[in-house]
Amino acid sequence: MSQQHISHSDASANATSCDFATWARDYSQHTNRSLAGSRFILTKTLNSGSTGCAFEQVAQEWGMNIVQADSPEDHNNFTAHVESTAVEPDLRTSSGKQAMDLAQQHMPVLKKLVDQLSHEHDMRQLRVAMCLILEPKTAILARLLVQAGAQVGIYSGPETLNTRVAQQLESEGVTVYANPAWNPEEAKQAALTLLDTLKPNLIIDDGASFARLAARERPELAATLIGVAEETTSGVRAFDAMEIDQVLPFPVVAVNDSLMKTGFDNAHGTGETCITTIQQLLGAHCFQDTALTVIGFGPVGRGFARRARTLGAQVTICDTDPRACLQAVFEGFPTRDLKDTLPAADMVISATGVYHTVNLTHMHSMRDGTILGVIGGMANEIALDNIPQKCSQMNEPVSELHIPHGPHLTLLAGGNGINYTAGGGNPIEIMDLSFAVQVAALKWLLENYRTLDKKVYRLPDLVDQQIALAALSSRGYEISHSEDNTSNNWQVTRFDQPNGTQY
Ligand SMILES: NC(=O)c1ccc[n+]([C@@H]2O[C@H](COP(=O)([O-])OP(=O)(O)OC[C@H]3O[C@@H](n4cnc5c(N)ncnc54)[C@H](O)[C@@H]3O)[C@@H](O)[C@H]2O)c1
Repeated sequence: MSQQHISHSDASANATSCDFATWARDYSQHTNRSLAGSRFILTKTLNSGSTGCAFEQVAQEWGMNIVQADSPEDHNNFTAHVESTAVEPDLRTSSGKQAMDLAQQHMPVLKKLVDQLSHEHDMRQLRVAMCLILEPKTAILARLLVQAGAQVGIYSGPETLNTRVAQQLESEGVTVYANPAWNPEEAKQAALTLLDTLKPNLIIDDGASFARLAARERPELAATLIGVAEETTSGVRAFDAMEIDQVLPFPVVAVNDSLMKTGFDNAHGTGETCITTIQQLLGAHCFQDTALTVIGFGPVGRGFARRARTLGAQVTICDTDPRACLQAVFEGFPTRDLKDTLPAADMVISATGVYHTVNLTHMHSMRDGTILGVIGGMANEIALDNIPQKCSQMNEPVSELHIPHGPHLTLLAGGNGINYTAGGGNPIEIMDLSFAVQVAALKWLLENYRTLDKKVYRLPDLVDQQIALAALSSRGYEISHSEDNTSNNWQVTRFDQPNGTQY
């Protein structure tokens, strides 16, 4: 069962007693472990009095399962006996091998899915090209596939590369195409070299750029490509559009659309790690009394907005879809037109994954010092391509953005996704689920490709359920079994009750 100890000293490493904001930032950024869905033991010190109560309430809002210190709850190899964040190695400064080994300890579901795949298929036939952020969790996906016998090549963009992990992966037999010094043309040539050298029969993509490059510049590869597994919302949108235009040259599995991906990665992990990364950049209490505009109320925007509110932000939601706005209203958030919120906003965060969500006119209407960032995933989600002379420090996690004839804004992570550019990315336990879905997608493609069309497919519900079961059991939880399940029996109506009961 995934359990961690929180003592009074943990929570107050640098802060006043029972300061959830500081504790959450330190724990999340230090370990890259998931707060949501994990079990935490709360010591009596922290749990007593009103401050302990407040900590517990906020923790539960963040999806943490809190148990008492003397609770008989199970301990298992997920249990991290963490008396303070300092006890666990800091993933940010660990060697590549140490970081990967730490991550792998908390990714049992992925391991189980790779084992299943390798029992049922000859892995030596697989040539898998991956285009993912290169950090410890993605490295475990590559490591496990290689250990099972597949040939794996990985491409990573210069802005999302952990060089220590890249070196470790290469030493384990993965071909890595990644270099932080590449310019855009060099990065593209490296991606093409990976395609030319590996000639992949499976692609794992994140954002659809790699597979679209293959479709455009190496169309001959489509003949031997079994299919593509796509990780994220914006990538699936691109493939859906290609299918509509009848130019999709291979089958695609929308990994993103599985509940076991979006319901955890987008809904929990992204919000959690974007909040704690912003705290890391701006201070643990940066959300307190902040007028925060969140643009986009999909799973990512919602997970972020809810957590920011618990830390004291006054959140306004802007979404172009009235259904999303109504959902926000039902969760207690005001909704407004974006242009009306901007002049008074202290912080503006885009969670849409849509090009030019924040355009130049929007930026002109902001005040000096407004903090601007992206938690979605699209290049130029903030229209930085419309600002020729941006600033000299664009690669810094926090930089000043000079809008021509307008305000000086504070830009986070150079306008790229905050959690993976300036932090460690989504938590380990969350990526365990997302990558389990990726492996399930590879297996499904291998078993079905002969009958597939050049379309975007969603995995069957049963696949999601099997992954959820594995995740539950690795944490020591159970599901309920119904012995007398009549839910699919259409013949039973209210009029067939023996005692005449109507309902
Ligand atoms: N940073 C990460 O680690 C991470 C993880 C998962 C997903 N993502 C990315 O986050 C983005 C959002 O994901 P999601 O699952 O919430 O997507 P979604 O499509 O479910 O939600 C996006 C919302 O934004 C709204 N929207 C679109 N354009 C808008 C505009 N111009 N103004 C206002 N609202 C607008 C849509 O109506 C929708 O409600 C995607 O690009 C996804 O790929 C990032």
